[in-house]
Amino acid sequence: MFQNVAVIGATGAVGRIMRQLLEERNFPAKKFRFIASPRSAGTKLTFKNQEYTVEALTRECFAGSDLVIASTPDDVAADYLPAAVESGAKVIDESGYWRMKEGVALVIPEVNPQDALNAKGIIASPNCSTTQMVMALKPLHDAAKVKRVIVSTYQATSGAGVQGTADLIDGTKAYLSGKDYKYTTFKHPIAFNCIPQIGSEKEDGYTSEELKMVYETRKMLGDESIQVNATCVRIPVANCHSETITVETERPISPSEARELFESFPGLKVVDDLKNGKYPIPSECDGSDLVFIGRIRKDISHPNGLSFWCVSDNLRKGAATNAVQIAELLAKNL
Ligand SMILES: NC(=O)C1=CN([C@@H]2O[C@H](COP(=O)(O)OP(=O)(O)OC[C@H]3O[C@@H](n4cnc5c(N)ncnc54)[C@H](OP(=O)(O)O)[C@@H]3O)[C@@H](O)[C@H]2O)C=CC1
Ligand SMILES: N[C@@H](CC(=O)OP(=O)(O)O)C(=O)O
Repeated sequence: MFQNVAVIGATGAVGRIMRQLLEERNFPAKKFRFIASPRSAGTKLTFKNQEYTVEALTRECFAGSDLVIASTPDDVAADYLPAAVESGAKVIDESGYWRMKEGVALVIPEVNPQDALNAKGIIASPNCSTTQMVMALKPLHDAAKVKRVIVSTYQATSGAGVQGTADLIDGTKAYLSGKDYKYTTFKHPIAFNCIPQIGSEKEDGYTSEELKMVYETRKMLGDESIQVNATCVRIPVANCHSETITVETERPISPSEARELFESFPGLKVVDDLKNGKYPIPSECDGSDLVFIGRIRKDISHPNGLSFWCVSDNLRKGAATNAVQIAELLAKNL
């Protein structure tokens, strides 16, 4: 059991769900601390019916904590987390900064738990769009080796943090009342719109979010030969990312075999009854820790192709749930 858990970024979109999860799952620890930027230091929050005061993040604040779970912007994770490792704590990070660094474990507990157990330093939790896709790819890869993936995402505004959600709500109110609204997280209005850019511009016309789906997938599946082509799009949905995924495998996988593979993989749930209009939708997946799959069908353009639809709560399995599951795995193996 961990003695003293420090939750960094406890006031953010992921941090809020993290607090809920630690409480809901009765995470075994003697003491919890909640840490954020100096802007939030001194504010009060309630956890397990007790009042806590938010502390400011400093390099010294890790002393005494044996588990640090961080959900801050990349630059903060880069600057502060080495001090957490030096203090001797196990460190789980949600940010994108450490994921692809040599020697850093990038972990989904259902996919590559051993990497967390073997980790020497920071354990990174993957990008939210990548997590739900890799959860779906893993059983297919184990059964028939995934060679190529074409994925398009429909990403919720909560992926851009607390301010992303505020932009959706306030921007929509302004749109409906004919007023101007200055968006802080998106380059274009998100109300009644969609934006085919998430993250910054990178090589060959791809964005940083799209390349995370390429490189993080290969790292977690331990296969550098997997080809991934991603297009990431922000849509005006508050929470839960959706994806269309088309997979080419070494041998054909029929829809019925795929359904069986998905159904027997932990953390996946199949909802697939097109005749009766049943498939995963964000409003029904919101608040769940599972990754939902539907619209499973043969890719009629390729003999070894399979297409499906995948929805998951980006703040839960895409972020906080995955990190807490890593922490639970570490706790069991202390
Ligand atoms: N949202 C999502 O779906 C996902 C997010 N992630 C990653 O998780 C991380 C957090 O994202 P999210 O919760 O959405 O972002 P938010 O903007 O909602 O929250 C950011 C958190 O970081 C804290 N913070 C910001 N600057 C500092 C600082 N200088 N020192 C200490 N704390 C600081 C904020 O504290 P304060 O409130 O005081 O400003 C807040 O608690 C990011 O790296 C993101 O990439 C990963 C997967 C999915
Ligand atoms: N970029 C994702 C969420 C996120 O924060 O991802 P990452 O941790 O890889 O930056 C989104 O906007 O939906």
